[in-house]
Amino acid sequence: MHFGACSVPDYSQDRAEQYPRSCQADAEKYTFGAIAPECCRSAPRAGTACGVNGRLIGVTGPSGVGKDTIMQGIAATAPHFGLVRRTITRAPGLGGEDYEAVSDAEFDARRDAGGFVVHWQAHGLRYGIPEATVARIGRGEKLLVNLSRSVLHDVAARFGTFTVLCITAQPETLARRLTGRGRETTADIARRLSRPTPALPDGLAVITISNDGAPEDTVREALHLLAQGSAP
Ligand SMILES: Nc1ncnc2c1ncn2[C@@H]1O[C@H](COP(=O)(O)OP(=O)(O)OP(=O)(O)O)[C@@H](O)[C@H]1O
Ligand SMILES: O=P(O)(O)OC[C@H]1O[C@H](OP(=O)(O)O)[C@H](O)[C@@H]1O
Repeated sequence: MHFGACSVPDYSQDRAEQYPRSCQADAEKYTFGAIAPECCRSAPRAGTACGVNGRLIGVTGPSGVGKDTIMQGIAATAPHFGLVRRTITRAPGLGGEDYEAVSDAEFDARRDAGGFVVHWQAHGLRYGIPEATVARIGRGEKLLVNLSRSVLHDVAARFGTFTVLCITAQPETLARRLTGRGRETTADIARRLSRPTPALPDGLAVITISNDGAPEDTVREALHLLAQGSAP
């Protein structure tokens, strides 16, 4: 899959000069974050992280829906978006995403030392979001992170500016993609497909987008909605 760096008009103003002249005309109009996040227009809530333009975008949806594919597409198309590297008790090098593979013992040690903003279990694995993410957002980075729907409430409490990008697809699409990816066994895939869909917590800014079509189309639509600065 190829995501051209200039296929959508969404460029941060401070990096606009790095793009071809044909893209610069749109840079100011579509500057991501031109609408100041709510927490930056008023005093940040105590204990939350918020840089001047820092923003965390939690990407959620069922296994195989394309969260990592779309996150990588967004970051490739609009490089002012970065990705959070998750810590996972998964064997190394299985692909799909750039993750830090750790043992259960190492995961416990990191958690006990306060090394994770949030952590959760799913599919027989444990996942942690590095605490360093808070400082990155505080420095003004715009980061995408693949999150379990079960931790959205806790993440929202830590980050003043938090948007959920909820990706959906038809059940038959999920089955086809998980089989095609080939990372899990047939039994694992059946378990993933039968996993109940947790409800999203109330009160969050949620952008819902279908990924049944081409990934390039999903990326373009996601960037368009994110650039609006709020859920539709
Ligand atoms: N729009 C799309 N069209 C075709 N194939 C896609 C599309 N989006 C993702 N895929 C493919 O579907 C498979 C699953 O995608 P991906 O790993 O990104 O899903 P995920 O939601 O991150 O899954 P998980 O939660 O299990 O990590 C991959 O093989 C990916 O290449
Ligand atoms: O169903 P919920 O709890 O929302 O998501 C659970 C987890 O499932 C997936 O795991 P993986 O990346 O396929 O190992 C997602 O990345 C997420 O972390």
